[in-house]
Amino acid sequence: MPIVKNVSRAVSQLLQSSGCGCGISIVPVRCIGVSPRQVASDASFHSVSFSESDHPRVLITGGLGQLGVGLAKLLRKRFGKNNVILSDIRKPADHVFHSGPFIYSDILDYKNLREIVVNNRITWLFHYSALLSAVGEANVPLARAVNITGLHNVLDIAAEHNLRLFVPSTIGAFGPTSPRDPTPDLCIQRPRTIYGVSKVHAELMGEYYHYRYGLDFRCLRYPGIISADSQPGGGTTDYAVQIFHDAMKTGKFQCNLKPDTRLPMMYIDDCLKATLEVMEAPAEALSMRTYNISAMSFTPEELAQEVQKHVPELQVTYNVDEVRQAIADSWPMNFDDSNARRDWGWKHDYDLPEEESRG
Ligand SMILES: NC(=O)c1ccc[n+]([C@@H]2O[C@H](COP(=O)([O-])OP(=O)(O)OC[C@H]3O[C@@H](n4cnc5c(N)ncnc54)[C@H](O)[C@@H]3O)[C@@H](O)[C@H]2O)c1
Ligand SMILES: C[C@@H](O)[C@H](N)C(=O)O
Repeated sequence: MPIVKNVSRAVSQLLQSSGCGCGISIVPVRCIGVSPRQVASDASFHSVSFSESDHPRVLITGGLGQLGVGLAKLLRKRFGKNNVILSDIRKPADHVFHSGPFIYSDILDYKNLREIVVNNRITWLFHYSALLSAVGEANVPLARAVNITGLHNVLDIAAEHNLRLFVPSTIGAFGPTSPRDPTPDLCIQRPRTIYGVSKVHAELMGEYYHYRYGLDFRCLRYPGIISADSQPGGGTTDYAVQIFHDAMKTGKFQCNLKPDTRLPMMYIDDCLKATLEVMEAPAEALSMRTYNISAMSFTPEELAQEVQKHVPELQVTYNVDEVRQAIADSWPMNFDDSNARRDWGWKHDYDLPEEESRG
C-alpha cells in the first residue's frame, strides 16, 4: 500500500477553497546597451537593512502567474498594501488591480525595470517571471530570453541598487543523473530542459554575485506547487492543480502523467511562508544561498485517491503526454531539505495525520 505523504490536509484545504557579505566591492552597473561597468572599490553593496518600523519596498516580477498574487497578499499583510508592487506583462483581473499597486514591467526591458526600481525606491525584489518546464520546451528561444536574459537584467539592477533579491529555483534544476530519492542540496545537476538549465544558471549566477559583489541573493528550490484559486503556468506538475479544478467543475479528470509518477509537491501557503521566512532570516543564519524545501511527495494515483475521499464521484483517466512524462521521470522523487530546517527553521504546515504517514 503506497504511502501518501503529507497530502491529506492540503487536499481538504484545496477542495474547500475551490468553491556575503564578502566585502569584494566591484559591482556590475549596466548602462543601457553597453556592458556592465565597474564602480569604485570602496563602495558598499550589501543589501539595505531595516529598522523595526521600516518596511521593505517590494517589487514582484511575473506576479500574475500561479504564485505571485498569493505572495503579494501575504507580503501586503506584513509590510502594508502600498509597499508591495505587483508587476507583469499581462493585464490584471479587476480584483487583482484593485487589491494594491500594479505596474506593467517586461523584465527584458532593462531600462524600464531600472526606472521602476528607482522611482519606487524598491529594496526587495521577488523575481517570479519565468517560462515553466513544459511551455519552455515548446518555445526554447523565448524561454532562454525570459529565464536567462531576464535574470541577467534583474541581477544587474539588484546589484546596482543594493536590493535583497529572491529568485525561486525548482526540483526541475535536477536531472536524470542526480540522486532522486532523496535529492540533497548539493549534488550533480544536469537537467535536460531549458527551464532546468536556466534555473541552475540562476542559482549559480546569484551565488556568484553574492560572493563576488555582496548581492543579498536568496533562493529556494520549490517542489511542484498546488493551489486552488490560481491557475498553473504550463509546468510538468500542473496536473496536481488541475485535478482540483476538474473535480469541482466536471467530476472528470484526465491526467497527463502516468499514475505512479512520484514528485515532490507543496501546498501554496507553505511555499509562500517559506519564501517570506528565508527573506527575513538573518544573513548569519544562512550557511548557503540556495536551499531545497520540501513538504510532501505523491503520485497521481495517490492524489486521485485522496481527492476521491472528498469527491467520491470523481472519474480519473490517464492520457500520458510524452514530453511531460520524460521531464517528470528525470526529476527528484523526494527532496532532502534538512539544511533549510537546520539553518532558518523551515517547517511545513500541511501534513498527514501521524498514523497515515507511518503507513
Ligand atoms: N508553480 C510551481 O509549481 C513552481 C515550482 C517551482 C518553481 N516555480 C518558480 O516560481 C516562479 C513563479 O511561478 P508561477 O507558477 O507563478 O509561474 P507562472 O508561469 O504561472 O507565471 C509566470 C509569470 O511570468 C510572466 N512573464 C513571462 N514573460 C515575462 C516577461 N518578459 N516579463 C515579465 N513577466 C513575464 C507571465 O506573464 C506569468 O504571469 C517561477 O520562477 C517558477 O519557475 C514555480
Ligand atoms: C516544478 C515547477 O518548477 C513547475 N511547476 C513545473 O512543473 O515546471
